[in-house]
Amino acid sequence: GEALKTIAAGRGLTYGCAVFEKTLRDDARMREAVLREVASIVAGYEMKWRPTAPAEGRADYRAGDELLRFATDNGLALRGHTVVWHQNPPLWAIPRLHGREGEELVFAHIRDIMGHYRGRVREWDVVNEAVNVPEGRPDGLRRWGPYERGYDFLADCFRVAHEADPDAVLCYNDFGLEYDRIDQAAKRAAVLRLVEALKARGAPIHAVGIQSHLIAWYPFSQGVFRKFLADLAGLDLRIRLTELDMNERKVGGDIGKRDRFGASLVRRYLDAALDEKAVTGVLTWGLSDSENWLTGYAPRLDGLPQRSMPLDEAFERKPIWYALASAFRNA
Ligand SMILES: OC[C@H]1CNC[C@@H](O)[C@@H]1O[C@@H]1O[C@H](CO)[C@@H](O[C@@H]2O[C@H](CO)[C@@H](O[C@@H]3O[C@H](CO)[C@@H](O)[C@H](O)[C@H]3O)[C@H](O)[C@H]2O)[C@H](O)[C@H]1O
Repeated sequence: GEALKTIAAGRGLTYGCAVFEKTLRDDARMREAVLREVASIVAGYEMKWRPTAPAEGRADYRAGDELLRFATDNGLALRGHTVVWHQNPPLWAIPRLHGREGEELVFAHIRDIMGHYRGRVREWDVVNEAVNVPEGRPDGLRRWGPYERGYDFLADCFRVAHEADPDAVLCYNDFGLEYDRIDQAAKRAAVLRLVEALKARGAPIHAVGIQSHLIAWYPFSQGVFRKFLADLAGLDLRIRLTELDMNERKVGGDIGKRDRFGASLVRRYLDAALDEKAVTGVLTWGLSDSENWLTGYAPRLDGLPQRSMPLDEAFERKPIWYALASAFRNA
């Protein structure tokens, strides 16, 4: 039947997924499935600061360039992930990531990578996961060296990004924003304060990425989530669901029951999300369970692999694929 990218496009939505350059090169089934199903790809790791700056002053964009060639040759978009992130800074930079020098190292990286992909990567997660309320800062930001100046520094990151590529859509991306839990309510409020502060400083932020790493046993309220999306849209921000997958670590029963349950949660989530017209992009953090980070990160108690992606390890369409398809059709 129709592919997800076509069904999504029929509703003005872009469907994409995370990929790894090595897998696309080595696994013909993954390549085929990506070419069939998605309109946009994002690098799972290869375009982050550590792998792209192995030594000071020496950039390595080979893997990202390969992904860009694959995307361009096949009419796909390549989404940029991610520029400023407290995880995976280059080892050589870590001792110097504080104060003015720390800021300059970050700004230089923004200029380098966005300059290299200028006009070819149309959208970037400029800043990723900067909010962590439990760390106790009044602004809710992480206690990461470069974040010392808080909102002012992050505003500068978006300005430097805009200078590096004036045509790129600039995104703030984060996780833990989806569920009706006290910690996530506090995080939603902190992210709203952050984007309001960036807007108030005139920073060129265009979109927010809601990672959407769904968790099968967390409480989801369509009303609470719709309100958050409306608050973001009210700030004239576009919204993407950037890393959707289903953590079903604790879900028991046979495979059929697990898959149907996971798919029903994905559908309920998307029905709320796609009601918001500012949501124009949906990406899954993978496409097939043959390459599923959750199996390693959140192993099931029964030792079976997680079933988190639209396609199973044999690249067959799962109930999650059909949940995405019907949610897109009804958007
Ligand atoms: O954690 C899940 C999401 C959460 N949101 C942000 C998003 O960026 C994040 O994605 C995960 O982000 C993680 C950290 O960057 C990625 O993990 C990296 O994944 C890379 C590719 O597999 C690993 O790199 C390999 O590491 C090996 C051993 O060190 C080396 O031998 C390989 O050459 C190298 O490619 C990195 O160590 C490992 O840290 C995961 O694949 C990726 O799924």
